[in-house]
Amino acid sequence: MKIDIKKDDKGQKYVELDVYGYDLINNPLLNKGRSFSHEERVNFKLRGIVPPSNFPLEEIVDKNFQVILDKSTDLERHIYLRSLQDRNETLFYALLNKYIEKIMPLVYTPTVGLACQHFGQIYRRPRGVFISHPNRDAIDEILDHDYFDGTEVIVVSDGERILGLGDQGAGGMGIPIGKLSLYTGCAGIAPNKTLPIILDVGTDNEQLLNDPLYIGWRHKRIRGAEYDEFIDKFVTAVKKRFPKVLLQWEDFAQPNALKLLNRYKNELCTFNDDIQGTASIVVGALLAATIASGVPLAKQKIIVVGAGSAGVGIANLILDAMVDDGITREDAYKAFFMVDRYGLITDNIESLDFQKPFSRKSSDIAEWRVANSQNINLLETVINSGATMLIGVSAQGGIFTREVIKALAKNTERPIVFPLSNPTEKCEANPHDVLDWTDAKAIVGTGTAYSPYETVNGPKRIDQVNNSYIFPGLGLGVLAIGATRVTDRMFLIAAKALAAISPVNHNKDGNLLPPLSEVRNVSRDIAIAVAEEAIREGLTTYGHDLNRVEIEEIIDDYIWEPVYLPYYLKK
Ligand SMILES: NC(=O)C1=CN([C@@H]2O[C@H](COP(=O)(O)OP(=O)(O)OC[C@H]3O[C@@H](n4cnc5c(N)ncnc54)[C@H](O)[C@@H]3O)[C@@H](O)[C@H]2O)C=CC1
Ligand SMILES: CC(=O)C(=O)O
Ligand SMILES: [Mg+2]
Repeated sequence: MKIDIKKDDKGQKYVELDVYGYDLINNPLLNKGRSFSHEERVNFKLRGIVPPSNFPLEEIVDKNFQVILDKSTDLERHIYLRSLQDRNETLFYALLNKYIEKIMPLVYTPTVGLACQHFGQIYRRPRGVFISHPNRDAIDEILDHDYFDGTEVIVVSDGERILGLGDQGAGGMGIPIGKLSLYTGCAGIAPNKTLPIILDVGTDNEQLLNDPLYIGWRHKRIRGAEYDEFIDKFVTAVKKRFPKVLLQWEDFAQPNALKLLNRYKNELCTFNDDIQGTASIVVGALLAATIASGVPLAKQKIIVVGAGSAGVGIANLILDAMVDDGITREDAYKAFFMVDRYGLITDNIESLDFQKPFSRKSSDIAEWRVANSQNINLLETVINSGATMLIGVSAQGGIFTREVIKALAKNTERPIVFPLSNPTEKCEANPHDVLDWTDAKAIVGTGTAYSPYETVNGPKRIDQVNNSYIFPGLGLGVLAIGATRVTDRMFLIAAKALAAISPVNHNKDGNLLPPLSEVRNVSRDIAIAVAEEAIREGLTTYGHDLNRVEIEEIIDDYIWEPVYLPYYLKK
């Protein structure tokens, strides 16, 4: 819904409303629980339906945090948090902001994976939009509700590749909800501006099809022309209803992810987070890691394990970063080795598609000592390539074995190891093991949150190399400055902005990424850099004469804080 936040003469923000009684307290965007003032209770007909006691927000935040700690499983904590969000968004986000390190893993990876798998059982209240294929001719009507009037950013999934958990059908809705929570929690995009959408095109997950509580359309996935037509109808309806919206594609399976991005990237303001957001966080963390390791980008040799959407997106953006550093594109390609399920990708493989530029020429590896040159495994690739870095986006838990990591550590003093697959059980290696196997020499980052690693100098945080460090800030910049498109260059700029504030700039043994407790500042820095880039590329109505201070003001003005603003009657 549209919520018009105004400022009085003294700069104090307030909201004017003509919503009363149950309509007010049942609206999670407006509800203040037990914290309505006396005046508000009188003006908005709340006396008697809100208990007479009045608690400040801060106190309620701490009480709720204690309730969450007392629960016995993370899924129960997730259920509680989601129902809190559906009841009172300001309170939910105040809690997320204050205790982000503890709350984020409960609303996002790893727990959100479990929530998607159990979506039918834990479903309580509607949130966002389910666009099912049988309703394909009613999309305009579905998006028409006044409640969606304020929408500025959509995260959409079709549920086919939820984290590394595969097809979760309509249960994949947990991901758009979780990602949008981070737009608000990590960057301050107002919750009324966010809309999660699941495109319910069926599921090929037999367990879900046989689950009496399955929430979606009980049908095999539609594919081919039928699927494409449906997506086209969806995009057409979105453009009509929300012409300026930022549309984020999330967790689509490989055959669709890049195809859809390429089809729509010049039609509206859109990006694919798994391809582009992931690439950006990896480049940001890698640039920081080169400071820690002392081995510059030009000297890194990189194995990407899992040549899918994320893997190829990552390789392409690292390549752009190398070219930006003055390396020729041709030389930059030589730094990469892609390993997929059938081993090292070489020009012997006929079915290559978007991976092709990264395939190795058979002649280049003719001297390699391998058991079968038609199927060169990861260990052989590590040994023969002299790799200095290993990136895992394969969704194959544990494939960075002790042997693989030990071999990598023989190639370089400080190997960079990023096992990025989510959730926890799909992670290519436990970061604590990687550190143990390398006498803590490895520079490690994982996709999912892990507990700190104990060192003689005390606990060291494990960096969470997850696109959640990028997309909220990028979205903030794009939305605040009114950019009409999201470009590849913006992701490189975002990565560099992140690397610029890495703790390693002050301490070579420090973390690659700032702690989550600082993520809102990180997002703000990324937003400023992205907004500047949008202006440079002529993608906004702002002119080149806008200076940095003015850009900062625009962004700060756009940021929403989870506080209870005073409500006054609409005149
Ligand atoms: N940390 C982060 O921010 C992000 C992490 N991811 C994670 O990356 C994983 C992959 O995501 P996508 O690239 O979108 O999926 P995808 O399905 O497009 O790609 C996965 C690739 O891994 C390959 N693969 C399967 N078994 C393999 C094996 N044994 N060895 C090597 N490769 C193998 C597949 O053939 C496929 O090409 C997921 O687990 C996801 O959670 C994805 C996006 C962001
Ligand atoms: C983090 C993320 O986007 C994924 O695992 O798919
Ligand atoms: Mg994703």
